[in-house]
Amino acid sequence: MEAIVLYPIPAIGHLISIVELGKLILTHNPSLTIHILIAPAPYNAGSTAPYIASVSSTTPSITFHNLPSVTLPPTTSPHHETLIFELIRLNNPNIHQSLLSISKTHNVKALIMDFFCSYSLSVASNLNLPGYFFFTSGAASLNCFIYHPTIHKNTTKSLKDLNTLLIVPGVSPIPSSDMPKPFLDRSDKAYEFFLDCTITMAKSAGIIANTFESLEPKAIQAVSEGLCVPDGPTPPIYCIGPLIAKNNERNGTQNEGEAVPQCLSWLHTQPSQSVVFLCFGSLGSFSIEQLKEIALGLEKSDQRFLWVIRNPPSEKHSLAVSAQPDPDLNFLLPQGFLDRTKERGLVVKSWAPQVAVLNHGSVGGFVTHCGWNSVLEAVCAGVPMVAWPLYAEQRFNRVVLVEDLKIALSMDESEDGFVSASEVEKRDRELMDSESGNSIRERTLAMKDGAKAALSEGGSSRVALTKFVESWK
Ligand SMILES: O=c1ccn([C@@H]2O[C@H](COP(=O)(O)OP(=O)(O)O[C@H]3O[C@H](CO)[C@@H](O)[C@H](O)[C@H]3O)[C@@H](O)[C@H]2O)c(=O)[nH]1
Repeated sequence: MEAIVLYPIPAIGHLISIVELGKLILTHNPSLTIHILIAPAPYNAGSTAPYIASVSSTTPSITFHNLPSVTLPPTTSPHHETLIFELIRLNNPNIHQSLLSISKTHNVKALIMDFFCSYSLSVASNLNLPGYFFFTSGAASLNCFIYHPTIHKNTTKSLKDLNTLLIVPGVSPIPSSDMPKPFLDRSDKAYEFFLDCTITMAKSAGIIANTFESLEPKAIQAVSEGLCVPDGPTPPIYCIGPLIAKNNERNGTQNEGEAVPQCLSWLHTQPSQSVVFLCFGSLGSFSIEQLKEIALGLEKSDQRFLWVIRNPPSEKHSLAVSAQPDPDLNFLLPQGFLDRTKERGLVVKSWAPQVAVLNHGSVGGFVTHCGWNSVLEAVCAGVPMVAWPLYAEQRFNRVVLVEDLKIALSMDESEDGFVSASEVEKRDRELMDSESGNSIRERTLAMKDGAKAALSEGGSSRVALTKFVESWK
């Protein structure tokens, strides 16, 4: 029996889309089996267990294999990505072993790895397997990634000391400070890991990206024409998205026992397109001062809101593998806030079923940290955004969403990253009721139609998927 092996990183924001890729491959090749290798999470990046259990029970052709745990060396790098790279590097013997063991009963056709798993491309090569990377973010950031070795070669300075606009093929000029934090300092271990990763990506059998032609035409054209790897060949690029979690999939809800989560029942009672949804991905959290400021802004805005709150980051909890305790809302929010806004607002602790929320008719806008899954989920639901980036490539995504795609407004912060209550109030109002709100809503709806067309028979993503499948057959 033929099989494909997927190797995601153990973070919900990366897992869902690669599993969806596996399901998509299955719909076109139902006789295949999909094997997914799961490494133990080195930090808490959102609960994956309920999602994995749900997929296992609904899709028998997908089997999850848990890899043994490895001991990570101590690190002084402030970036959590360093832990992921270490985990992947140390897991190579386990990946090799798993591939051998699956090969005993299956004809393994390809290994598809999350782009963070660049160290494992050598394992695929050693076994004569084509190794592909799955890029979980958009084409603009893909271009930036595989162009990064060129940026590195063209200067001896760290980006943090450059204060310049970076020109990446197919992408609007990006302030160097908007690059992901691990790319800013050459002396950091995370920088070294990413440089190695971005060089290795270009050596793969192909890169599959979670985006679609009509969303990012300029960026996709530039990378496909080879402009982002000027000194060597570019592997084939397959834009097969949008791949997002299904509406009814349980992706890590806090209230697993509830038939209908409370926030959805609450949304049923709200007028059409009246609610602003605020949610910041699997890792996003704010200081107490910032939480209180957001609350003041929401209160002044007079808009309806549904707000997911997580505990502020702390030494103790920020990278802990175990689940965090629920936030204490009375402590974190201004006194009386919940009571004063109870007619038009709901605060949810830690986690909400985001896809279902975004697709609820009462939701009219989304304040997001710009994680790419959240962006695609908003596009597919036709909900315009306010972009409030927090970590990873999200500042970069904000530039793309606001400047290039024009489907989001920018939440502007002060130099130290703090966002004032008046900015929250202003952007909320703008998103929900002004001219600019309407124009980004119309563009988002057009992108929603574009996403549907890309995924339908003869659409660009379907064509790309067929080409990808033919490449390993
Ligand atoms: O309360 C919550 C919070 C999150 N989610 C889901 O969790 C996923 C979060 O993914 P994403 O929006 O991409 O954010 P991150 O988890 O932060 O994702 C990481 O991975 C993405 C893909 O590479 C990057 O774009 C991000 O910057 C990076 O932080 C989405 O499917 C959300 O629907 C929920 O369902 N409920």
